[in-house]
Amino acid sequence: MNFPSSVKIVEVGPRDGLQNEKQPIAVADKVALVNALSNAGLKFIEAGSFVNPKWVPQMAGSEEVFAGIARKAGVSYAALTPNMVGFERAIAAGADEVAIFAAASEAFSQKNINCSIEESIERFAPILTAARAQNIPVRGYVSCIAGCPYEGDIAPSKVAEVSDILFQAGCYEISLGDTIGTGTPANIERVIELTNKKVPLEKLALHAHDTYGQAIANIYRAFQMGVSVFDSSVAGLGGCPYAKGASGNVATEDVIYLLNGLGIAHGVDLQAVITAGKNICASLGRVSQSKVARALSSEKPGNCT
Ligand SMILES: CC(C)(COP(=O)([O-])OP(=O)([O-])OC[C@H]1O[C@@H](n2cnc3c(N)ncnc32)[C@H](O)[C@@H]1OP(=O)([O-])[O-])[C@@H](O)C(=O)NCCC(=O)NCCSC(=O)C[C@@](C)(O)CC(=O)[O-]
Repeated sequence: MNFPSSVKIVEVGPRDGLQNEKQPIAVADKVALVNALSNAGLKFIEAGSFVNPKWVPQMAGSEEVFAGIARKAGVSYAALTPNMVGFERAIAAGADEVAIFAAASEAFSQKNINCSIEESIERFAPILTAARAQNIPVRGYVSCIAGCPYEGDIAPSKVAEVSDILFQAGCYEISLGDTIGTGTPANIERVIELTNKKVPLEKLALHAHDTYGQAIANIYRAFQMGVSVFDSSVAGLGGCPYAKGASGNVATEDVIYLLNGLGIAHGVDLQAVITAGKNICASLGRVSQSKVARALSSEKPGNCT
């Protein structure tokens, strides 16, 4: 099988993972998580989000998170920015790169960022201009690539269309978000095929959620097709506040285990990520959603009594 020879893992736990938590999370816990992930060898970490704190209260302390982290050379600390207010906050906080986020579903766009897809593209334009002037890379998300919590199935052609617009506008990478995890290898394949007619494969990422247990299968299929960038979240933390029922992102530990099995270089210390996951789960009082972390942490592997 001709897989890409290396892989980029984008760790979204501190942002996508924590944004959906119900209980307050101390800035110190967020900072410790980001530091543990960079120490584990992760090179791209979404450390926060500069959205309206009234919409997503868990991301309100993102300035403090960026101020508190121990920056590691060679690590890119990214932030989500929905508009120019968010972009300016992110730059002031010292984000190395930003991400804008559109959707392939009109209803999701309205619920998530309070505007239509077209209006969102207009809002992103000044971010792209300002980012270019300041040499800040901009990543583009397209949510609901397989299904939408409000509209149901989404046409792959719509995903290709929105991806094309973001790529043409200057995003260096397009992350295809299976927001509610309804995708299966067959429809993820179709989405990638069509989107690849507009955006080169090496500029595409898959952002898989594991709601239906399909995330690793979807990543494997995308990887077979030549996609080499995968978003994941330590301990499988996450969900989306505007996608009811969306469970966590695919766990970083599970992606690393898959890559180890395939003999693909990734530069990340699995055990260190498991420890980072254990610590944040202890702070949150929740159980890791990573099957690999759970299997490797159990005292008697394979014992199912
Ligand atoms: C986009 C907005 C801001 C529009 O929200 P809006 O209410 O339409 O904004 P507005 O421009 O009308 O402004 C209203 C107020 O918000 C303030 N405001 C405006 N912008 C900001 C900002 N950046 N930071 C701080 N404050 C801000 C603004 O200053 C004003 O304050 P006021 O005058 O009333 O005092 C809002 O809808 C929002 O913040 N949405 C964020 C939703 C969100 O974060 N969703 C989760 C992330 S997306 C996701 O998880 C999917 C993804 C990426 O992971 C991929 C996948 O899985 O699919």
